[in-house]
Amino acid sequence: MVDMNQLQAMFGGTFDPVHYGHLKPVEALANQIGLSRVIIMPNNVPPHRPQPEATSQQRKTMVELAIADKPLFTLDERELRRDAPSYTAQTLLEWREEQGPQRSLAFIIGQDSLLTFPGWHHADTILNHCHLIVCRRPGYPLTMEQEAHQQWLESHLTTDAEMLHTLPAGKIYLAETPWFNISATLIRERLEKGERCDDLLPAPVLAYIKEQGLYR
Ligand SMILES: Nc1ncnc2c1ncn2[C@@H]1O[C@H](COP(=O)(O)OP(=O)(O)OP(=O)(O)O)[C@@H](O)[C@H]1O
Ligand SMILES: O=C(O)c1ccc[n+]([C@@H]2O[C@H](COP(=O)([O-])O)[C@@H](O)[C@H]2O)c1
Repeated sequence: MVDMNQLQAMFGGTFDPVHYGHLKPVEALANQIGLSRVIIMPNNVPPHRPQPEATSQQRKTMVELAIADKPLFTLDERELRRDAPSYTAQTLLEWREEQGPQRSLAFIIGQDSLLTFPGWHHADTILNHCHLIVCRRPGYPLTMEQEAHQQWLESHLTTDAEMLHTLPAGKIYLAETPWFNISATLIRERLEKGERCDDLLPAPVLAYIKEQGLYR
């Protein structure tokens, strides 16, 4: 008998700002594969992109506002406490240490992140310590650009969600989550132009953005 509540899942991001393209696919995923909790984790110093417009404190507050009425999500502040680049490999090493070798762990990403994943800092270490669950995102292919990366992907793929619960790490699962054509970049651009974003992110997050004078 598989313990469907055993799998722990973490969803990392820059969240500048957090939006429905983050929240809704993960909520759908949780229903599909039986997750009772998702740990949402803003980074402090994104290792791979320019420093965000909002401060870490502001990005954390926006995540708190976004999940206030969503018991599925709990906030993890571990990367916010580190001043060094927020390498996922380091975070996963710490998390694995805390959870022990048997616990099934997963890191949730969008399709765009899968494409860059082989270039992440110590990518092999990450996959040694967790599964990758990939949410659909419009505008990105589901195949890797380089043949070697495609072979790597295929060697880790599973279509059996139960394996995520029974194995501790090492599988990549392409989840059939709904598509949301939303990005934080789009939201920042629309806000800069004074355009409405009501249907792109939760109202309390939008109110906070206005109150703080962000993305103008
Ligand atoms: N619309 C979306 N659908 C599915 N996954 C998404 C979507 N937007 C973001 N993600 C995923 O959420 C994680 C965090 O993304 P991030 O905070 O960088 O948001 P973003 O909208 O891509 O931001 P930006 O436009 O600033 O690059 C990443 O793994 C990313 O792939
Ligand atoms: O560790 C890395 O090398 C690395 C490279 C790119 C992205 N990440 C992490 O992947 C998550 C999604 O990244 P982003 O930029 O799409 O928000 C977030 O937690 C990042 O810190 C991590």
